[in-house]
Amino acid sequence: MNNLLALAGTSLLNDGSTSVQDFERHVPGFSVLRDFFKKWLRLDVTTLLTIAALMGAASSGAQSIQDTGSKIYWWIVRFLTASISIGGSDRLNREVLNWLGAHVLAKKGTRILTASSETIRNDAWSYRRVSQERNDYHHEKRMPVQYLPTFGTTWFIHKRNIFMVRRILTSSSHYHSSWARTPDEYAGAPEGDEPLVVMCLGRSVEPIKRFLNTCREFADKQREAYITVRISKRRYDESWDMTILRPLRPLETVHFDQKVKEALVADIENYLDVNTRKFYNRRGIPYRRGFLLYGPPGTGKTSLSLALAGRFGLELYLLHMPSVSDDAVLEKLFTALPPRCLVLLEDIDAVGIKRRTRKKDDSGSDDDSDDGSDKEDDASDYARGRSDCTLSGLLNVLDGVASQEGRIVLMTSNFAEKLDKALVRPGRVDRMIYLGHISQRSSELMFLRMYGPDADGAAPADRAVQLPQDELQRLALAFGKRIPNELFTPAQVQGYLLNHRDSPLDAAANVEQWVREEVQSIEAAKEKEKKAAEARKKKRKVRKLRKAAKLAEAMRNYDSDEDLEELQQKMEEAKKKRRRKGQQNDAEAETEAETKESLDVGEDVVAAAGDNIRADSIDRGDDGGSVTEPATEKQHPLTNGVSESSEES
Ligand SMILES: Nc1ncnc2c1ncn2[C@@H]1O[C@H](COP(=O)(O)OP(=O)(O)OP(=O)(O)O)[C@@H](O)[C@H]1O
Repeated sequence: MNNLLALAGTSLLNDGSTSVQDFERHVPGFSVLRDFFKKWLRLDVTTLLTIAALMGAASSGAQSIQDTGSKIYWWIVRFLTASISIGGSDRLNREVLNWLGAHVLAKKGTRILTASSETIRNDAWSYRRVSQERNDYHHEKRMPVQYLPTFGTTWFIHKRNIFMVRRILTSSSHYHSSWARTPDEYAGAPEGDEPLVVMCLGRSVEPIKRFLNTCREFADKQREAYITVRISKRRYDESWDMTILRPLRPLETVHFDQKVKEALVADIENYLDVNTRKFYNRRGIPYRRGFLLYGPPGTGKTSLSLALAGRFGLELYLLHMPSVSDDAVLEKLFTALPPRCLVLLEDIDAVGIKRRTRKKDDSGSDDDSDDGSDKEDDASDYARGRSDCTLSGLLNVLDGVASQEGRIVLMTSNFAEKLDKALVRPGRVDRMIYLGHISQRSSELMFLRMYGPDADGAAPADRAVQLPQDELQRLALAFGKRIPNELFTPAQVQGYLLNHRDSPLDAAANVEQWVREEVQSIEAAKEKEKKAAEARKKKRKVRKLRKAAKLAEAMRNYDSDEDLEELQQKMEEAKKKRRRKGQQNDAEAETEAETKESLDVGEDVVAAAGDNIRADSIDRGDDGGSVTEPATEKQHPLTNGVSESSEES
């Protein structure tokens, strides 16, 4: 066939005159075929073959030019450039792309770009559902479109060096591209996690390093007005894979005790000082600092953390403890922390990190007779949802052998009194900061902040009233005085002021009425809570009495020392069994507490009964009989007790 095409090519060049005989010689029966085509189809086969031959030659010529071109390209890349590769998930990757976006693409008028706005994950394509048009596309709350380089190479000159940044296709998009034989740039949109190769003409990597620093500085500058909050997106994620930029929040906008605030700032300033690090290192003290911010909800724990991150220019790594799946994930996240940062562990009380068993001495005494808040609190823990992180897992990341040094850990809790002592000991929590209800002075400051001019002196356009400063001061003072001291949370007062955002006059005029209503609803809530607590207490008492009575009833049938010993032994065994079971999971731990309580009661009764037996003065059939349902047949007391408590659990 190749011979045939070559011959066709020669024939075209020789004007077709001499070549028919040549064809005849190489391809027997050619003249018959030619006559057939000529007669019946009116086509000249020789010409057709010649054109096909020329096209083939052109294509293979182009191919070989392309091959030579790419050989030259790789030869240049290999011998005349230096390069640095950056992984797809590295932050530097994004920073380089951002720099390119701002400095190269915008100026050069690049023709081929990639655009990204927001990722939508819905099942509109699912065959089962009818796709739904999103109606928020036309609103201004859409994410701005971001343009970045696509795959392939972007060339530019930076500080008199020629750079090339190549965005490498990931395997999935590569498959489609090679299949369709489409150039990289058109093959598919980058997913955002493609590696980059930064190349520079020349044989030194120094210009690239300088360029990468430029990209980082540019990113830092862009972030200056923001706090970078890094979070772990999904429950089983082991990386800080989501970055949110939050506007800086000045520390002055978080109102709480001024002295405490100053001490806290001084503490962190001192900790971050270079000399402090040396001091710690020389003395072999782990260089870590931990703070616990505690207080009722809405008192500014999260706001303070954000403000501190902004004040010290640190990135905030935020971890909502109930959403951390287990210790291994927690450890991986801590291992991935940079040396200097703020870590915010939110709601550490709401996860299963308390000791599994409550020590008797923790409660101080038999607290059965008090309001039972412990158990109710535990129940509310379940309602809030615990993560599978354990206390030891948390302690390990805070100051275990593997824990990193240099970071500041802020923990927040609404129930600091419930935290394990091991967690709040110095070294893990070095300072506890209470953020409580708002004072009159803070209410006044909040009023001023809400209605005062902005930091740049400009009055926000959407405000109807902009009062003179002295008038505002006067109103703020009056407002503060009308807010009861330390009764409302700052969030409550802020909420009220936001409802009167356009008019400080209205806010000041209506505050008395609002306070009255709020106080009423607080009192109503308190009353409700009191009643609920009483009902719980009553229920617990009845339950306890029933158990005690059942045991007492059982004791009446066992009046020898041997019986008593057997009873005690069996109770002990049941107790151990239940404890083992109780350690298996949190829910069972709760059961254990319940059972333990019943056994404690049982033990007391047994002990008392034992004394009575020994003293031969057991009083049968009075008290116990009056509260116990009569035992119809002789039952083993332990069986009775066990089934009772496990049913309840
Ligand atoms: N001390 C405060 N000073 C100024 N604003 C506050 C203060 N406390 C709360 N706020 C405001 O109330 C809202 C809720 O505050 P924030 O989330 O910081 O409270 P929190 O104590 O972390 O609450 P939770 O315990 O429920 O997480 C925020 O909008 C914040 O601006």
